[in-house]
Amino acid sequence: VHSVLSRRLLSREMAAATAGAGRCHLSKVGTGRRPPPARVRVAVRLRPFVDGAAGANEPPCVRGIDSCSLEVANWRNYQETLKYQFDAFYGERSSQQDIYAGSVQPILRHLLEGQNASVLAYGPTGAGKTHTMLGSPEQPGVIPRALMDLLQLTREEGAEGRPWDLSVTMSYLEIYQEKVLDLLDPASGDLVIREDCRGNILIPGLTQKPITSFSEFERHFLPASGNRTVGATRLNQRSSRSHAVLLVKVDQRERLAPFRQREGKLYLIDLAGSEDNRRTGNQGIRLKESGAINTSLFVLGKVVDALNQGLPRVPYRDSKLTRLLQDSLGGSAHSILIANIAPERRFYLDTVSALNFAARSKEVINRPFTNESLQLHALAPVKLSQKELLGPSEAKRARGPEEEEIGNPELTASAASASQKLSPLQKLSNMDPAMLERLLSLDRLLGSQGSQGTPLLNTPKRERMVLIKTVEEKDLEIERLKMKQKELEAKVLAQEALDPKEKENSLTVHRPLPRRTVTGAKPLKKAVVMPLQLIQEQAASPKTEIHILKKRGRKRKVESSQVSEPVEKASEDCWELQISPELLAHGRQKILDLLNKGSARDLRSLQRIGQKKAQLIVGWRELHGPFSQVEDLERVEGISGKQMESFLKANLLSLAAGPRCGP
Ligand SMILES: Nc1ncnc2c1ncn2[C@@H]1O[C@H](COP(=O)(O)OP(=O)(O)OP(=O)(O)O)[C@@H](O)[C@H]1O
Repeated sequence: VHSVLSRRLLSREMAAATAGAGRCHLSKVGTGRRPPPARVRVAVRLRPFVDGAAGANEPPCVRGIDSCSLEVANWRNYQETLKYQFDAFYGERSSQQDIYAGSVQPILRHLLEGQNASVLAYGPTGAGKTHTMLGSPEQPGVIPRALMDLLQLTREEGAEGRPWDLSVTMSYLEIYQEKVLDLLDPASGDLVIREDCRGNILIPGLTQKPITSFSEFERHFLPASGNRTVGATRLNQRSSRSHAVLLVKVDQRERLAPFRQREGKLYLIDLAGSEDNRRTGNQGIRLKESGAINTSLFVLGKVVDALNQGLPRVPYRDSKLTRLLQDSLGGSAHSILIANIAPERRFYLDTVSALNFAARSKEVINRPFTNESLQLHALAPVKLSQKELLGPSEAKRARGPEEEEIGNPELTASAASASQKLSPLQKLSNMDPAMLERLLSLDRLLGSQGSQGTPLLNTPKRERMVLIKTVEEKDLEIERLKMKQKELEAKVLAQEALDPKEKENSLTVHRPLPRRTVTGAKPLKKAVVMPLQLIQEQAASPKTEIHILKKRGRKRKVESSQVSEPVEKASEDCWELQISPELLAHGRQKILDLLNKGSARDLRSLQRIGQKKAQLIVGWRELHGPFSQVEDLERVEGISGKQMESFLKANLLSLAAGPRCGP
């Protein structure tokens, strides 16, 4: 890992390059149009002979023909050569800037159109993948160059007065021995890869750091690169033992109506090299690593073949690497594969195999689309458009001077027409906040799936009708839930009527709890959960207070600030606890806060939540938005109603007793 990426050199080179034809232009494509399919582009880079390495005095086994083709000696017949043609060929004299400007820089603009892009460095071990992607302080590679350019572009595009507000985040992970590890949070363990119903690949729980400048990027990236697994083999002193994936997300929010938002993802991937263990001399752990590397690269080859042959099943799930690349190969990204090869004869077979893989990859077709959605926070402006519903003149009066000053006829017209089209949606502003939250989640879900957005504004009637129907269905669902709650409350009350003693216990706060006799040595903990109505009544009552039952030897005392004499009763080796409704509600709120705001690691601090469940929860939250109540947990795929209940029981006590948040 290089300690410092030479920023000055980079800026100078890039300034020179952007002055030329390689400049990244931000051409906006119509988001409604279905973009044309894009073939995976393939470039081959031949590294020079490395000083002092074996075979440095031999003639090279690869020769460039022109900027797109090369030839390799045919070992079966030395009179012949094998010829290959690619989108670009970079010979041993090519610079880092040549590769970046020629093959990588042109795809960056797609990120600002809300589309995905990926760059993969592929090739045998020691052929120069890490050099191409990361480089050295003197020769910075694709990653620092792309980041510097991208941050510059987002600054320009997101400048004040421009229509979009832009933000950039980064995540960095490695796939090591089929485990997905967060390099920005190495303690987080193996992460799961998920796919939403539109085929977008997500890694719930993966750290995302916002970055606004190159130095901020370096601050996260350099130490994280130090966490990457490298080791010495006979062919490379610093061989990457894992596939490293840098994910950069560009989020865009439109500043004016219709407040669209877009997300573009850039994957920069330094694959581990394919290895022939007879030559690497790998043993022990290196051999095991090599097995995992070769298997995932083999599956990558199978995926490419299946895509080329149009097979119905593409084996993406056969390895973590291909699962992660699912939306980059045969998926939604503009992809470029840089196949790195070495000139030495001892690499001959690896070189031919890498070139064959590269040749197959260039047949793969992707279908990039724009990830655009409508920001439902824009409901505030929707309310504003209600003002406009008062009539054009009142609306004009209601609008602030700034809005009048906008002066963009297109935008003004679209906002006005949007407000007219919105009339069936007036009830959105009167909507129950919980339901609004669900709609927001729905919008986020559609947004994350790359849909053209929830059609609230500027959209055809049919789509608006679909949305209204969804709203009505949600209304019905809420009604159903309310009925169910009433039924449950009635049931509980009826039960208590049958057992007046029980009722007394839950309503009278000054009496000790009825004790249960337990013969075992294990202490019994009991939380009395009351129906909602009772909780509300008690919460409203000034007499409400907390009961604490202390275990004192074989005697038990019940203390209460309003009980003049403590009540003593003979006790077994057990204790019971009744929590006041206020505390229960407090505990619930704390659980809910954790569920909505906690990281996967925070969630693991809860009882009955392990690594897998924590990731499931974070994943659900990313797809559906925040949980509105703790019971929503059972809606998470993989968590049953029973598990939710036992989770609640296990956590309510400890969290209710914890320090209070809020007033
Ligand atoms: N274009 C190049 N110019 C100069 N040196 C290079 C070039 N490409 C690679 N090298 C050097 O070759 C050696 C191996 O390169 P690198 O570590 O990038 O290979 P790799 O393909 O990433 O290997 P592995 O898969 O084992 O990690 C390094 O010392 C690197 O500096």
